Amino acid sequence: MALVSMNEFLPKAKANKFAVGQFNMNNLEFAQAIVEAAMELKSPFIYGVSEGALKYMGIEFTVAIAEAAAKKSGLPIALHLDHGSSFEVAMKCIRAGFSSVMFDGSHYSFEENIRLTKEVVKAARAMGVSVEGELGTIGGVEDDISVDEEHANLAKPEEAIRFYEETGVDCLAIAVGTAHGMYAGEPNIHFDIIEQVSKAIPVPVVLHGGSGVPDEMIRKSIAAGVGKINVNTENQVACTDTIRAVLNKDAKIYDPRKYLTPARNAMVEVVKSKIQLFGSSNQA
Ligand SMILES: O=C(O)C[C@@H](O)[C@H](O)C(=O)COP(=O)(O)O
Ligand SMILES: [Zn+2]
Repeated sequence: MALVSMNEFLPKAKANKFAVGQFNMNNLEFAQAIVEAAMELKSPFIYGVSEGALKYMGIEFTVAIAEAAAKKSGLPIALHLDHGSSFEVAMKCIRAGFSSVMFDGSHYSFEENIRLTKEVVKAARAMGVSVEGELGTIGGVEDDISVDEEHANLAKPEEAIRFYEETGVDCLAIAVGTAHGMYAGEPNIHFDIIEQVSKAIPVPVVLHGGSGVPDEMIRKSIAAGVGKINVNTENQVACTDTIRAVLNKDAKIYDPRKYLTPARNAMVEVVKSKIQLFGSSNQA
């Protein structure tokens, strides 16, 4: 199967109240772990790739790995630019074979965010590529850029609704109290904002900062209208903790397969638990 746009599964997710996971790809082992978990549970999923990860992996390798996963698995998989910062980077990804892009204009003024997002939607739609927009500022560290809690501001429902109406994005990330990275305590998620926005627009709300959110809050978010949830940090922690433990146990290891295999297995377990929690098993 070829890579698909998020519109292959997000409308169904919204209608049937489940969420599709965006799991970020940082290297080959992440990609393999994610598709292995999804194959076992017959789930659609999204490979998220940040600009930093793109620089690290190279755009050709990234697309080739995602296409290989789609072909091998037969699952509906979207390859999605995560937090794209410009029209140019979004177009570069689409030309290279991405089936979906996020334009994150949350650092611009509201009107400028609308204007720029509309341009991306117009170009992407002509090529059958789905688009995610973002409103409000999500806290935490994203791709090495840190936004402290003080500067993380929640999305205003009336603005989110107008943003959707003017841009026509396929899903909308709104800041509702989650943050990138791990939480010191528990997040304070504003379910009322999710519900108000979700009821007024036909596309799903996206929850960034999905790592470390307690299961009950995830279930409540999905019930309120979240249809896409992003997870990266929990896989990074599982991968690195496993490698650290293996090397601490045996300092003589030099074959990367000896520590990357258990690291990959640890990520399979993380992704499987998220797919089950999000309710996307058997939705492929
Ligand atoms: O940091 C990245 O490279 C990806 C994230 O921004 C992703 O979009 C996301 O929201 C993941 O959240 P987290 O796993 O809770 O950090
Ligand atoms: Zn994010």
